[in-house]
Amino acid sequence: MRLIKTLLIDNYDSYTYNLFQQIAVVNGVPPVVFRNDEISLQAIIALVNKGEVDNIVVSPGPGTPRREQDVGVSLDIVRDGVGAPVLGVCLGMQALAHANGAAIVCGPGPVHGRLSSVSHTGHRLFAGIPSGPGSGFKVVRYHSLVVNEATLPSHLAAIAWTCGGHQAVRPASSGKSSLPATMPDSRRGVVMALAHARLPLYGVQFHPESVATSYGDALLSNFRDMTAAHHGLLLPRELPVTAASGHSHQDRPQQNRATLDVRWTCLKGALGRDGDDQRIFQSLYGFNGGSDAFWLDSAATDRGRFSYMGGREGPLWRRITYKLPAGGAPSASNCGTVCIEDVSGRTSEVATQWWPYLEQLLRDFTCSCEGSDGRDKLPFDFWGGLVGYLGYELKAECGAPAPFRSTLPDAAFFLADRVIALDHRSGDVYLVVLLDPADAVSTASAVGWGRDRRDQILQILSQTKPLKSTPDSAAQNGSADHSASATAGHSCPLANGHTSHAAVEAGLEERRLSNGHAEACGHAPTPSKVEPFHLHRTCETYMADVQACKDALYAGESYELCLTTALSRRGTPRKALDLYKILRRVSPAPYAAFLSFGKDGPQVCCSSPERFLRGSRSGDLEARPIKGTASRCQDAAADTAAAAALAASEKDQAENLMIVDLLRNDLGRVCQVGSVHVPVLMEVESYAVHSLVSTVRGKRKPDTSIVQCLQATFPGGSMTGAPKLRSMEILDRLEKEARSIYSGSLGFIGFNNAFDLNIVIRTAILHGQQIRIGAGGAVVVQSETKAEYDEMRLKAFALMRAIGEWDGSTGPAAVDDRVAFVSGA
Ligand SMILES: C=C(O[C@@H]1C=C(C(=O)O)C=C[C@H]1O)C(=O)O
Ligand SMILES: NC(=O)CC[C@H](N)C(=O)O
Repeated sequence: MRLIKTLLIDNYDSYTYNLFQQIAVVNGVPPVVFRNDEISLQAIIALVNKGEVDNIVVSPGPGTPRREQDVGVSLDIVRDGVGAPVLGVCLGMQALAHANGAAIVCGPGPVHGRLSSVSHTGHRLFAGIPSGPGSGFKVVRYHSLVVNEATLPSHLAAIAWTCGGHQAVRPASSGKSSLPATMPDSRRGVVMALAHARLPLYGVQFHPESVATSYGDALLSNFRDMTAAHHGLLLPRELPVTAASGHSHQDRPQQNRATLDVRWTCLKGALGRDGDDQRIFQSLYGFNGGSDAFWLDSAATDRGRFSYMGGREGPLWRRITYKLPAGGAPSASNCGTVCIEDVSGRTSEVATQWWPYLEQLLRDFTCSCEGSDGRDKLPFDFWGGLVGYLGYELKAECGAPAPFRSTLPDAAFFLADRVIALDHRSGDVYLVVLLDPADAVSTASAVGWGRDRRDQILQILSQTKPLKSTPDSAAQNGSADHSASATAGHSCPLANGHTSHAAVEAGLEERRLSNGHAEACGHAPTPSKVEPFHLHRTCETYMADVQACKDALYAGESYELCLTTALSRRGTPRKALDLYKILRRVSPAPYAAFLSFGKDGPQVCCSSPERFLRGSRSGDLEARPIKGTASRCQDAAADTAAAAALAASEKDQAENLMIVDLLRNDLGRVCQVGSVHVPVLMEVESYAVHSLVSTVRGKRKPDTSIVQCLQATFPGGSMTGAPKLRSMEILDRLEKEARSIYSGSLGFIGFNNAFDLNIVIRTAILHGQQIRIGAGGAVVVQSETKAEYDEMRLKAFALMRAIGEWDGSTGPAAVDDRVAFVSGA
């Protein structure tokens, strides 16, 4: 008795690792994966003959089986068989048909991320699976091409077909759908499965591995049992649980690491008034407009409980920036450059690639706050470590081509050994330091920092009146006096002693200066001095690009494409931090942030609603992809109706489902078998716009590092489309420039194994005299070109409004007319 072992051929798809996970669960042992150009037919036959592989699954993928490079060895496998059962999925089934002489043609229309009912002949592949409309057998499809049934050779039989029309993934519970829930299918039915008459070769056109397909596990179990019967094998009655169990990440032995101590003090209930967080940041880190400072700001605090801020302080502090090599694919012989500046201003450079550098850094530093009385767990995840961004072009080091280069660093992080964490629920303020316990100087400096910061914060918060001159003073209402008391962290009291007023004074000085500025030159430069934004691709070009995306979808090259463009102009009349303060007021978002890197920048004002990936200390991963966007309405009833319409829209559901399956795939590459799940599918969240949000979770494999997780999942699939690789290539051809920080991720990567990174959207990047924002949206076959252009504008709008207020344009209408979308191609 033994388990069935599967060879999984990957046709460069973004759903292959969903099949991987499903097969691993069904077989009780994970499959072996090779890409279609990584293994020869001879090698596969040898594996089968040696009994190392019992069956083969050929994955879906972009393109067509008519093009050799799209399918590689897949076509050889299904031509005459390899002595083992083969199941082709989607492109895999099309390859089976094509290799046997059938015609692969364009279907009645692409069907991406949509549900169909299926009727089947009762073939063994469908044993125990009901058939026909209303039977409960519903499958997700991602394809444009179909097998022409009339051209099937006599030895290849169709054994399943679609029946009825497409259905919404989540039927509408209320509100009006923008599309009918069922679209009539004019055809008799598209071939959904094939079986060879003599050889054990099968194919399914739908995706058994999608989160919304029913009976997918049953189908793969049938394939497993048919394989056992083919080889005359007996399967054990109970399958082992494949999910790796045992030790968690924290328990892993850490070798050759400097373990830093985490120490903190807590100012209980210190936050009382709206705007206290901003007062603290402004006063402590806002001088020079916040140079070398970070603020991971849960500006929409209903979603994020904790915010983190810090500046250039602490003996371990450093600023780390990375530039990809100027041209060509990065490799060991074509390295990029890491530049490091330490707290005293000393700089150094290392020729390296990014991920190995980051891996080493995270190996060199680790931190712990254990060893005390057990009550010492901090309630939040970031205890110090790296804060910064990963730019989109780092995809060059994630196995994707990256033909364009950003003028900005491709990654930039602070090593932060001093962090102020704010708990918006309790009002507690934590002052956290990382220190080397063996180093007395480091301990003394930590104690001094904690003492000073505590005194400064207490003083900042005791100011009863908000200062009028701050640009956002309108937002700072309430002047109730309140007091806060400092309680020492359980691990180690950081401070007690006298007050240093330096930073408080610096903060006041800043306000005096901006006051003077306001008096001397008015609130901001006059609108006439502000250059209009230049839309990098005109409205016409953008709409043509949407059409080009749709053409690619019709051709079977992609299932969904997230097309974007940029707006930029010269002219940054005021400090970036002032813009950020307006942005967090007009467009508060749960993954908002302000980052400012040195005197040369860049400065990042971010109001992102989207989490890319979070990892807990114990290795739980969570992605929260957004797909589906609708504008807010002034009128409450209309706003609720707009949200309900979004939730019921079949187009938006299809967009969202495709990305959910993509994220499941990406997590499936680094997560324990059976652990990837979708606790929330398509819920509306409403910030500057209404968004359809899903949650995908999984448990990181114990032998997989944070860096390996990021390399497997970056850039976030919601900014690329699916399948990721082919989609990014198509987008590069249309967009013709680097996306830079936009479309990347920012957040923290802690030395305690926890990390949390957003998707950089709804973000203004300031650099030199330049200000730039990116915007875009997912294109699917149902997309209308003008509607996509409008969606892109909608996403840029909240930012434009903030920029208008910042640089002196007045109301939103004025911003829209005069500043935004003046294309100057
Ligand atoms: C491309 C953007 O947003 C992305 C596209 C979305 C969509 O198509 O609905 C939603 C969120 C993001 O993943 C953007 O904001 O610029
Ligand atoms: N998901 C797939 O395998 C798609 C196959 C093919 N590219 C099509 O669109 O029809």
